[in-house]
Amino acid sequence: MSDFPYSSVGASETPGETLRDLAGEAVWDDLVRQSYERWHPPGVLLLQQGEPGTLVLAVLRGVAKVVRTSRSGAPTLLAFRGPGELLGEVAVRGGGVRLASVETLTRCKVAVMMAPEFTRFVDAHELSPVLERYALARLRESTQARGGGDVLHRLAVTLVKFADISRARELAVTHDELAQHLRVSRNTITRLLRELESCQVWARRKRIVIDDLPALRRVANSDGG
Ligand SMILES: Nc1ncnc2c1ncn2[C@@H]1O[C@@H]2COP(=O)(O)O[C@H]2[C@H]1O
Repeated sequence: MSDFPYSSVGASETPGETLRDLAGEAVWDDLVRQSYERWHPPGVLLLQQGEPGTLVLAVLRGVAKVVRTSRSGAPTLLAFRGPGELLGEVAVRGGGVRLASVETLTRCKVAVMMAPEFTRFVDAHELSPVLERYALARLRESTQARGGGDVLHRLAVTLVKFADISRARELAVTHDELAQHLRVSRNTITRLLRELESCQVWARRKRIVIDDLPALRRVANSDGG
C-alpha cells in the first residue's frame, strides 16, 4: 500500500475514540516514552490468539488487522487498528489469553511496553475508567460493522475509516477480509464495490483504490438504516 500523505478531506463525523484521544496526548506521549519502538513490515503477526499477555503495543504508524479464528478455523476480521490505538491490553489486564491475533497490513511502527510496566502505568495514571470507555468504543464499532443494516453503508464506513487511519488512497485489504469484517459473502462485497465505482472506488488485486474520499465519506455519513 502506498504511504503517501492523503488528506482526509472533510473531517470524520465520528469523535476520536482511539486510546490517544481518550487518554489525552500527554498520557499517550508518556506511554510511548516509557516503551521501546519497533518497525514491522506488512504481513507480520504481532500478537497471537490464545497466547498469554506478556506485553502491550501502542500503534504509532501504519495499519494492523485484528482477526479472531473460531474453533472450526473460520477467521473473522474484527477491526483495523491504526495510530493512537493500543493492542494487547485485554490479556494483560484480564489475566487470560489473547482474544485475537493481530497482523500488520502495512509497514507499522509500534511502541512496546511489557505487562508489569503497563500495569504500573495504568495505576499511576488512573487509566482504568479510560480503558473501560475504550473497550466500550470498540464494542460499539464491532457491533456497527457486523450488526446488520445497509451493507453498502457499512462498507463505505469501513473503507473511510481505513483510509483515515492509513492516510492512504490505496488500501491493503482484500474482498475476503471485507466480507469477514462485515459478515457478508465475498460476492456481496464484489457487487457493492462495483456500486461504489460511482464514488471512484476501484477494486484492484488485494487492494482497494479510493480516488474521491469526500464522495465516499458522504455515503458513509448518510443514514444507513
Ligand atoms: N473487537 C475488537 N476490536 C478491536 N481490537 C480488538 C478487538 N478484540 C480484540 N482486540 C485487540 O486485539 C488484541 C489481541 O490481544 P488481547 O486479547 O490481549 O487484546 C486485544 C485487543 O487489544
